[in-house]
Amino acid sequence: MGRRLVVAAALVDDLGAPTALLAARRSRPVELAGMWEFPGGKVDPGETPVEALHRELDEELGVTVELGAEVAGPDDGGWIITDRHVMRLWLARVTAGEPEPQVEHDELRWLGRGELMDVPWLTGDVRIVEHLRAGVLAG
Ligand SMILES: Nc1nc2c([nH]c(=O)n2[C@H]2C[C@H](O)[C@@H](COP(=O)(O)OP(=O)(O)OP(=O)(O)O)O2)c(=O)[nH]1
Repeated sequence: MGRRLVVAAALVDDLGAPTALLAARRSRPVELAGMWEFPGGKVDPGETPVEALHRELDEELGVTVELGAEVAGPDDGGWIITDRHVMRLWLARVTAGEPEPQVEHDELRWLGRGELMDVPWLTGDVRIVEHLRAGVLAG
């Protein structure tokens, strides 16, 4: 069986010259609680990945976003994050609403380039954050 597709956003302050990234701390399930991630979730049957991403960001943060470029990964364009999940990630900017944790998260934090490793990211996300620090975030 293949891995389940997860879609997520690297929310940044500015799509053209990003200097800060929004990290979200998971409040559930208990095995993941306290670890930080890119907001997003699984694509439901009948949804396109982009539709799923807009739905998840509305549900999880209460925001509308404009998507920027996809942050392509080494695994057929995606990023293998667990034994059971592969993630596709897009840069995104908030266009309406103020991000607030809803049920999936209990804290949000904007991280500058030098602060990216100040929070404990989910294991599968670490190399993605390093990729963003090396090539995407300015500063
Ligand atoms: N959303 C998200 N999930 C991640 C990241 N990194 C990572 O390993 N994961 C894992 C955690 C979960 O096992 C899986 C995604 O599941 P999820 O719980 O976010 O998906 P969902 O919102 O659709 O949840 P559910 O309806 O199944 O409860 O991928 C990440 O940066 N963002």
